[in-house]
Amino acid sequence: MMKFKSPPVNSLSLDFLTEFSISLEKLENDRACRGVIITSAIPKIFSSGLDITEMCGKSVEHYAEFWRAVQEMWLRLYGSNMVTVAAVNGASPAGGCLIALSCDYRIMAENPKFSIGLNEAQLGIVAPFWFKDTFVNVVGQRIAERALQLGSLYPAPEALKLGLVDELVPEEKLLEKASAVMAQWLALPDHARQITKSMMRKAVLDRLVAHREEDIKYFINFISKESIQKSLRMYMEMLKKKKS
Ligand SMILES: CCCCCCCC/C=C\C=C\CC(=O)SCCNC(=O)CCNC(=O)[C@H](O)C(C)(C)COP(=O)(O)OP(=O)(O)OC[C@H]1O[C@@H](n2cnc3c(N)ncnc32)[C@H](O)[C@@H]1OP(=O)(O)O
Repeated sequence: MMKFKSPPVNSLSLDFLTEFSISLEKLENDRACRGVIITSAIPKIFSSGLDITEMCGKSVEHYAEFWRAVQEMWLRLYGSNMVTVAAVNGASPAGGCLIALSCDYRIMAENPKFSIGLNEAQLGIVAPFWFKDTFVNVVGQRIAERALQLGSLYPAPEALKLGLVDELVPEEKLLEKASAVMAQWLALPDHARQITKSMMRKAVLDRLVAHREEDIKYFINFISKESIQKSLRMYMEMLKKKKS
């Protein structure tokens, strides 16, 4: 089991992403490890998504390093040979949602206050093509088109209806259920399951691998625009004001 613990809200900073990727690599190379349950140690928060401060007022070199780390995390998780189960025990916007979507199975706590989705459009930014591809592979084209254009965050019951998560359980039963699902998936021979998983995900993974440097350039170009920087600053201010 991997438990995110980066207070206050498990934002995906460069350090967090690097550590996450290294941990995934270690587990991947450990023949005794056939599956991983991903959850959070922070109450009410799975992950608040990419750390916005990493994308504000930084150098081009920093943006490149950060984006490469985001790509690396996704390539490792989405392309993992292990069985991956997300036990979503709190809010899961944007990059947090991407992590859940990249797993093989998603179980969410049945709390309508917890929401999940790719809300990038609400921040005035665009979900990259591989976030979009991952989303489409889970919920299908029509639901993804609407959800991404509106940048919708869905409360747990709605997320279940759309197929964004596979099931809801009472919060106290989340890890028990995740373990049961893991046991069910691990009962199959690894080889057949791994080849099938790879067959289903290969096209989407290959697309980023083939365009990785181009994608970094797009990101830098996009995030460096003054209008985008302004949107992100205003969003951060709004988050801070919400408290007071
Ligand atoms: C042409 C094509 C080009 C393509 C280019 C591609 C470009 C793509 C670029 C970017 C993609 C980004 C994807 C993302 O993941 S962006 C992040 C989106 N995340 C969010 O919108 C979530 C924002 N946060 C929240 O909604 C809440 O914080 C929540 C997670 C629900 C928790 O709420 P609560 O418990 O009430 O906590 P607070 O809101 O008070 O937050 C506590 C402190 O944490 C700070 N915070 C929150 N989220 C983030 C974040 N994502 N990054 C950095 N910091 C964050 C918040 O400001 C509080 O700070 P402080 O205590 O100092 O006030």
